[in-house]
Amino acid sequence: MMMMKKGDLWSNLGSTMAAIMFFYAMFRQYLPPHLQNYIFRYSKKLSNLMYPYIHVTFDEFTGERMKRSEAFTAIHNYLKDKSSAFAKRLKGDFAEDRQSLVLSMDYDEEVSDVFQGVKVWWAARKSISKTQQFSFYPASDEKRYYILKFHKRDREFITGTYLLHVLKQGKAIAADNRQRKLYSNNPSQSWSGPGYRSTKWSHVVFEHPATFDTLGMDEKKKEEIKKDLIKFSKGKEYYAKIGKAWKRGYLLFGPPGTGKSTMIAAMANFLKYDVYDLELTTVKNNLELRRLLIETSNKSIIVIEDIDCSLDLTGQREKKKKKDHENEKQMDPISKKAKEEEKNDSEVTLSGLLNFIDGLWSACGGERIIVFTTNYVEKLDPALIRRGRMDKHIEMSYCRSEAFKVLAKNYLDIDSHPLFGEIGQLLEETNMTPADVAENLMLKSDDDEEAETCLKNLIEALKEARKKAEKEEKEKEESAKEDSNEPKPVKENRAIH
Ligand SMILES: Nc1ncnc2c1ncn2[C@@H]1O[C@H](COP(=O)(O)OP(=O)(O)OP(=O)(O)O)[C@@H](O)[C@H]1O
Ligand SMILES: [Mg+2]
Repeated sequence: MMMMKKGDLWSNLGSTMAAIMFFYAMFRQYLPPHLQNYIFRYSKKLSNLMYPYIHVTFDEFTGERMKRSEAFTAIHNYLKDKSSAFAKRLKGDFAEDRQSLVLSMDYDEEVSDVFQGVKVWWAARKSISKTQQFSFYPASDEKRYYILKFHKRDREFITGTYLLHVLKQGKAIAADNRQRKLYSNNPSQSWSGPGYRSTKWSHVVFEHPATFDTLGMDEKKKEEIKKDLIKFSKGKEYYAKIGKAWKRGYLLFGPPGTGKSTMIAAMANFLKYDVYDLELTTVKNNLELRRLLIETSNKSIIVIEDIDCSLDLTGQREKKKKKDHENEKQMDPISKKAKEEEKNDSEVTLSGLLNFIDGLWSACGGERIIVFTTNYVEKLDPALIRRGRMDKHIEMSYCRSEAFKVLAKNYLDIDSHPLFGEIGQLLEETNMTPADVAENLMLKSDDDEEAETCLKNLIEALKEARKKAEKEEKEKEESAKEDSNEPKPVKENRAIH
């Protein structure tokens, strides 16, 4: 598509025209006025004829406040690949991850680009202000810019279609290369004043390796989720059209070790979103919750793990409630009323969370996914899981044969093996989590023989698990029988942990 071309005929003609104009300017005072006008008009016509190109400049900094221009950044990203492939003089720098190098075209270098059959030329330029004085520090009044050159017959296409394409592509490349972050909320005691965004959330670089390819689950289900995510991420116009906030809620449920957290990482990697891991137990009240959620950025997944435990206000909060109640009894009516009003905002409640998901948050930004996970879907408040609130319910289940094949490919790098049949059969009869299956597939050395040993170990583990499950089933049946024969007089009251 692209060709690098240095020095071209039109540029030379352009220079010739410039020389003619220069001589005209020097000697025009010796010419009569009517001749001056005549020469001026026709030389302009001639120059347009000989040099039919248009130049557009894109400065790095624009406006009164000298903000870095978004267009410049997008163009820079757009040209990166093209420059490194076709420019002859390049400059290199560290990428954002500081692990790799990125190359871009050097100043005064030019590359061409062809889009829908139309050719344009891009050049990188740098100018340094003449007033600059000698300094050991990098030039502060250095001006960097790109120049786009195209034929005047393509004006409409370039200004209408091509530049939009460049901006869109440039932004997409930036989003692709962006280093993503994993945020966790800090306890409110360590938040600084209201203006400090960064202290509410701490972040590290998000580098989880999970992808949908490495996630062991039913292929059809996986594809459905991927499709859903793509539809969501491309749905800006759609959500605006139907008048709904650009957000989507997922509820992931299933026993421990079935891949709920892994699925979240795979989603984040798939969409290239940041992840906000919201620990609700350190959030004191709905107000704090609101503040935290307001400070999440676009293109992010907000995760509340184990939602059944997070909103279960047991332990300290229960004790505090009791104590407060006793204190309130002794209060005068006015203080009591004030206390009651304050109480509405004094703890994280389900309604606080839901209000945010539904209302306030919707008004303050878009492109956010919220994911709740739980081991016990049946324990959740119906208000939380009703459709519309959580748009998609995804069950992460025990490992079956299809998920096993993905794990075998990941862990042992094998697509098939004579033992797969037996393992598939055992997995249908036994409930084993993908985490436990994966544990058995971990290679301890590079020995080729070991893959088979791993599979045999897995068969043993599965048989063992099946035996255990059968034994437990039997014991249950027997105790049920005993229960029905001689009912216990007092019911045992056990705490659930
Ligand atoms: N479906 C899966 N596909 C691939 N690997 C999995 C899957 N499920 C679990 N694993 C492996 O098991 C480990 C534990 O899984 P994960 O933390 O995602 O489970 P979880 O469902 O979030 O468990 P919990 O309910 O305890 O939080 C992961 O590190 C991953 O390697
Ligand atoms: Mg988890």
